[in-house]
Amino acid sequence: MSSPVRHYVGGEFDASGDPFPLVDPVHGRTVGQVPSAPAELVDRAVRAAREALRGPWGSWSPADRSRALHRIADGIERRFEEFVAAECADTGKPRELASTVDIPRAVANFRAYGDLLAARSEQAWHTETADGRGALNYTVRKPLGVVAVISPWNLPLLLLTWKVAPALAMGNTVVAKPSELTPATACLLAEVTAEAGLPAGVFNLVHGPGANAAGQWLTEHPGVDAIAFTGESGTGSTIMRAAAARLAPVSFELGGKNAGLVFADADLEQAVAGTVRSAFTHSGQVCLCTERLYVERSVFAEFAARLGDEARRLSGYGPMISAAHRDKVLGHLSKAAADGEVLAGGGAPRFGDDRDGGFWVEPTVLTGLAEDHPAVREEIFGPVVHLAPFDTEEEAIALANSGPYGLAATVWTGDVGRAHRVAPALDVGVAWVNTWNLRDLRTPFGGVKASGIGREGGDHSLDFFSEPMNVCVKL
Ligand SMILES: NC(=O)c1ccc[n+]([C@@H]2O[C@H](COP(=O)([O-])OP(=O)(O)OC[C@H]3O[C@@H](n4cnc5c(N)ncnc54)[C@H](O)[C@@H]3O)[C@@H](O)[C@H]2O)c1
Ligand SMILES: O=C/C=C/C=C(\O)C(=O)O
Repeated sequence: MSSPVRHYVGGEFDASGDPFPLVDPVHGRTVGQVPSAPAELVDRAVRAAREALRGPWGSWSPADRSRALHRIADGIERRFEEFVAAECADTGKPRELASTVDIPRAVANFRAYGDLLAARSEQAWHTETADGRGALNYTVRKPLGVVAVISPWNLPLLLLTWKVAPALAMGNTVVAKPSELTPATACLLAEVTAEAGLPAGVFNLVHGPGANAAGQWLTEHPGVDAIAFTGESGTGSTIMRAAAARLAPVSFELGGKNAGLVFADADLEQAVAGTVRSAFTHSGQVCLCTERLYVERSVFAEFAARLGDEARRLSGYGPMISAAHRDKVLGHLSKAAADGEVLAGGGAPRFGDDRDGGFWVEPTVLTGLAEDHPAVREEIFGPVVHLAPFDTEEEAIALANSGPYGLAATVWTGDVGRAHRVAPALDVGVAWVNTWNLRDLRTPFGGVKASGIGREGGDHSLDFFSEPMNVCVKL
């Protein structure tokens, strides 16, 4: 990466802590070192955040904060190419993806919450009283305080800013810990928050792994008032135990095993193209990706053949984030190949160049596995989708709703009545009909079952990151 990875605590950059290697997923080479924040630095970050609440930041108006969020958005836009290069270097994702999704969405996250905050109103009621003079009840919203934000490696800046923006909007201070695998854009964000004039200690950044390191020490810190986390469901359980000790509120965006339904009345060309996006975007390393697709039997063979052709033709995709993740995905594929049928892909591509040292997996289409097979039940988080047929609408819904997760789903149908019957019947947080990952940032976003706790997006985030208080004045 271009500039060195540093923590940002109390307005100062700091590189203290034992270094660990930063690896380029495209070629599998160590390209830098990342300092792992010692417990003392995590403690210092939480204290700086607490101190900042008592400083000038604590008296900034919502309009002040709204303007600050827009200045941060301006700063990311000014350094757009730097952010794109850093995100691509850390994740290996194609530039086309980082420059049209990741970085623009980070800008949009700050602008959306800056605008929502400026337009937000609170509730008030005129209450009748026996003496006829009445009372006025109104809501006052206060920040939660010091918020820990812990984010994953797949959409590093998008998912970090999706929490930081609303947390700052509501007047909190933040200690952020990005994934140890993708620290670069978080460092640039720290620089931009300073350039935007955020007082020291309002935004703090510590690097390092999770367990027995910065992540764990942050979530267990008694000075942290709330935790916003995106990552694996198992990690969520661990963090929830830490929060339970303090009854700290949590907002969790967790794992998924997203289903798609293709009905015979769908526009098959649209459904195939849509599934190529929903299964293979960022090589399946997006929590919303489709990993299991159920296709009405009468069009199953045609759909499977066409999707397999598209998967074989795919190029310009990126690698898995790490050797360990690549091995996990390939492990699933080899077991699936032994137990079912591989229609496309199934292994690691050979490029015959220096990418062969990287962590690549072919876009893969599977079929023929039982519903309780690990490849159909467990989150793989790679470029893999399993196809199975169904006969009735009821069966399709039951198949989609099976399993421990409930994050997202896609429904491909040309029947408007079916669209409005089936989508709401799916036990997920978001269902897309004849599209995928079309996002309106005001809508509720999150998962049910093992896919999350709470919702992000629009007022859902602003409500999570604030405490409502009722004031009643006798007139
Ligand atoms: N629901 C969503 O919106 C969403 C979005 C993106 C990714 N995800 C999920 O995230 C996972 C992939 O990301 P990942 O591999 O980075 O997840 P992960 O849970 O391994 O790590 C996520 C973050 O948590 C930290 N962490 C790990 N153990 C911790 C602990 N014990 N205490 C505190 N922090 C800890 C990590 O350092 C990292 O910053 C997938 O399961 C994917 O589905 C969900
Ligand atoms: O990898 C998961 C993607 C999550 C996306 C969002 O949180 C979003 O689009 O707001």
